[in-house]
Amino acid sequence: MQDRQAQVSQVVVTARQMRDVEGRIFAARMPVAALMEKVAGLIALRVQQVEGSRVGILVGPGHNGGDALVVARELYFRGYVVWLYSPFSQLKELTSQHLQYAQSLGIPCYHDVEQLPDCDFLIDGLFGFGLERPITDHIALAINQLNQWKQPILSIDIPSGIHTDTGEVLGTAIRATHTFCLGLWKLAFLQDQALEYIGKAELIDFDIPWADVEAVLGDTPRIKRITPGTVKLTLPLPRPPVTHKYKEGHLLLICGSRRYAGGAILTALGARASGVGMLSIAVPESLKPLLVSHLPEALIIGCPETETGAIAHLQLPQKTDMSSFNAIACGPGLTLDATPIFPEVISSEVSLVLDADGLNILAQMGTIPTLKKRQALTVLTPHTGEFQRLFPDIADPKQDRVKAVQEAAVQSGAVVLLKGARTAIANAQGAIWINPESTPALARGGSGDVLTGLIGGLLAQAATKEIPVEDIVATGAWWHSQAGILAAQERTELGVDAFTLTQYLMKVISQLPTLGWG
Ligand SMILES: NC(=O)C1=CN([C@@H]2O[C@H](COP(=O)(O)OP(=O)(O)OC[C@H]3O[C@@H](n4cnc5c(N)ncnc54)[C@H](O)[C@@H]3O)[C@@H](O)[C@H]2O)[C@@H](O)CC1
Ligand SMILES: [K+]
Repeated sequence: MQDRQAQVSQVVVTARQMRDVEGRIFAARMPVAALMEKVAGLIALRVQQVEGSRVGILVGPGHNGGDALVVARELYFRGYVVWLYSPFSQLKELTSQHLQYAQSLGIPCYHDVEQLPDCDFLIDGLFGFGLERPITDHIALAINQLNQWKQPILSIDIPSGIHTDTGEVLGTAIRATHTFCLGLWKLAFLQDQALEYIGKAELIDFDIPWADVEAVLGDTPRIKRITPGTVKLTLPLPRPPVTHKYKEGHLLLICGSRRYAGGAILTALGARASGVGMLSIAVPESLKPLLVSHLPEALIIGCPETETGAIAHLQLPQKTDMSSFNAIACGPGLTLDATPIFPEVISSEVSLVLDADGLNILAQMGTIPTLKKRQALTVLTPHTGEFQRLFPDIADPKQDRVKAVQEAAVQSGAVVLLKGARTAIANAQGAIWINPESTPALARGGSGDVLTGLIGGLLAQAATKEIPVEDIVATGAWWHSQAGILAAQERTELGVDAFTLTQYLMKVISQLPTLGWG
């Protein structure tokens, strides 16, 4: 049984699910006003840790505005100078009562945003979760104006104007510096397009009974945040005291060309960092000396090459065939000239990771439907461009990345990992894993190659254990981004080239106890 904090940290809800959870709490006779008081009390406590004592509070018509007014009242009693911006004439009953009481205390209230005096920070309680209609007219103008101000903005629950599920901007939205997400993580916090509006995200846990979460989501939530807790169950650690190299997984990498030799090295270094027992690397013959010099421990398989320096066909060592390996990772640096090797790769009965040119070849050959016939699982790791080439009939993934990756997995029968600031992974049953933390330092050539090797190495090691492939892919995504975060902390965001990244992978594992591992 995991502790509550670990359980809550993995859960992600849609607006509808949040509404259902909330409905159960109210149906069990928790008074709405009492819950608002409790939640806003927690927000007020958190806000008191922020520097500054002059606060502008933006009050909307619903319960997000109600929360904001309770915060305003609490700050007022703690000695803060508080001003309200309350542009709506019609307020929900509870919100209206809080406004009347705030005004009775003498807290000034303005209808026009320009009337707000200069303050240290702003609290955004205009709209909360579940907003669906675009923001228009004078409220939109006010938000645009507020976004120009220099003060930090702390949003309650979600930046006003952001769609809770897709993360899209509904007309306009508050660009918050901090957002206090209430109760459970809403999906928008894991959608790339919302990130620049959310700022630093924090969860305020207000003791939603776990039974209510389970009743709404079922035992296994369909959307999961990847956390150290998830990863702990998957990493091939500790190793059994008695083992040998083939027991710790044998990975075959198929990668590289004369034009893209570096991609093969980086993929292999990612695989090396996974700890895989045995690494074989198929490359064009002319790359063999280069690979040997970088990875003396690996078995380098030089393959006949095309005139352009791509692998012409796979030439595995004697007594070896595809079934000799526990996993295959194929794609980085291949070029499209390696297309002829594909039927053999796809028909292998081994877990297969396809990336980069592996995906481009797949798209060109139109072989996505054949993936469903594979005996073993396939993992596709596209970035947005590759995704669009592979799944041209799925709506633009930028609009709703989570829905897009889910559709792609169902359509292909593969585990699909869509790369991004919040990398999303889906399986053919429609379950989703999202990596909640990353760094723009990873937006750099070669960093995807490292991920391919890492995931391949983890898959090979897990081959004899009954760990779901999706969990392994999720672990790879998490490990990769944590290495980026650690490297960026030590070397700045500009100092994380792909080779350096491979050296930080091990550091993440050795620092796991400080990342909430224990
Ligand atoms: N879910 C929970 O368990 C809790 C929720 N609380 C707060 O309640 C919030 C949700 O409250 P509400 O459901 O009242 O939602 P909002 O506070 O967003 O208010 C919704 C109201 O805004 C108006 N509106 C909607 N779209 C508009 C548009 N485009 N332009 C102008 N007006 C528009 C409508 O009149 C609607 O009734 C949460 O985000 C949170 O802050 C907390 O008070 C307590 C616990
Ligand atoms: K808000």
